[in-house]
Amino acid sequence: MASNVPRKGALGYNVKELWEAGIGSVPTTFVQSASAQQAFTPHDDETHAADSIPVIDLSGLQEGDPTRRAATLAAIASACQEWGFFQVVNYGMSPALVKKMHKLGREFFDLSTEEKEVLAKDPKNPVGNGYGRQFLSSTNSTEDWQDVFFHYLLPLTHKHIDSWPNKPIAYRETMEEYGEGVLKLTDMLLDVFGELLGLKTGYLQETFGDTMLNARLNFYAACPEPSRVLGLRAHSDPNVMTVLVQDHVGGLQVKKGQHWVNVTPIDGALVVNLADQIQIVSNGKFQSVEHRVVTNQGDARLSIAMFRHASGDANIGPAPELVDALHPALYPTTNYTTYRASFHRKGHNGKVLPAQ
Ligand SMILES: O=C(O)CCC(=O)C(=O)O
Ligand SMILES: [Fe+2]
Repeated sequence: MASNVPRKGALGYNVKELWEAGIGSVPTTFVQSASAQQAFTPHDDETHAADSIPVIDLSGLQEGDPTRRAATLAAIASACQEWGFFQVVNYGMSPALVKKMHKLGREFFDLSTEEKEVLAKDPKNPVGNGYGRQFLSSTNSTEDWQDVFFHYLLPLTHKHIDSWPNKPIAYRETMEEYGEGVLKLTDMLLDVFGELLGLKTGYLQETFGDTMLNARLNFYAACPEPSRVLGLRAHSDPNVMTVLVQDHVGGLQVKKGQHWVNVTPIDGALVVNLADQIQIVSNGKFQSVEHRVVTNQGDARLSIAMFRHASGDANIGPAPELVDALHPALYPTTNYTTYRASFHRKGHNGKVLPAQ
């Protein structure tokens, strides 16, 4: 390793600084095990180019054309059953707002480390607001090649807007507006999921309770050794559903059978993924799918993930309407705070749902 490797600070390594120092090889904490390296080649889906995650035009749900609505619902149902991931266009928010949000997030990461560290995360608290790294204290496994900013939007008791970036200046108000848009979009999708699962109107919202919403800005610096390092190790999200803005760089991959398929960037689209609580409540009809992020030597990438969670006191299990003699409950009913705590103990180490 070159001698100019920036030292690990109180917040751990900073991947942007490592890249900017021009290192030729990464610190060993980022190197995947030999077996994991065999299992991934960046962009290895070239042989599976026919597979791509569905792109759904949500305007088909709003217009008064019943045939178009039925076709859109069928596309969402199939995406939820087969992929657990889809991209959406015409999602009820202006694409210009989404782009502005992404640009502001990127400008935050362009600040100096000192400026970003004014809002540093407590490295011991994986769910505290601020700038830093994920899962530093929870596992001693390989680290992800990313720096993050994490903050809550809801509940208001967790929001602490003073801990959100205030540089660039428009960050806070733009994030509030974008967060409202994501909330509306996910409300609408929850109604659609309930309808597709044959549940009573409002069942999902009642089960999940008061919404918890938080954002994580994932900054993936370019990486000198992309064949040995992951931007984000494979995981499924523990929450209800996640809405993601990515840029043109690419790197997000979704597991389909034994293969990893790229989520090809589409200008102006949002990526939606179902998370574990939807798989549980649907008794396995809908999938929360494993995904990961690969690195590259060319460009840095920023994604903004907005996580819609259940309320901490919600108890979530398979909906009774979806359980019968032929379809026994596949998962136990679990308190959401307990579920989330076990995810944070595990870190990004694959997908593990508790079995009944
Ligand atoms: O950066 C991405 O594309 C994916 C991020 C992600 O999976 C997450 O933040 O949970
Ligand atoms: Fe994720």
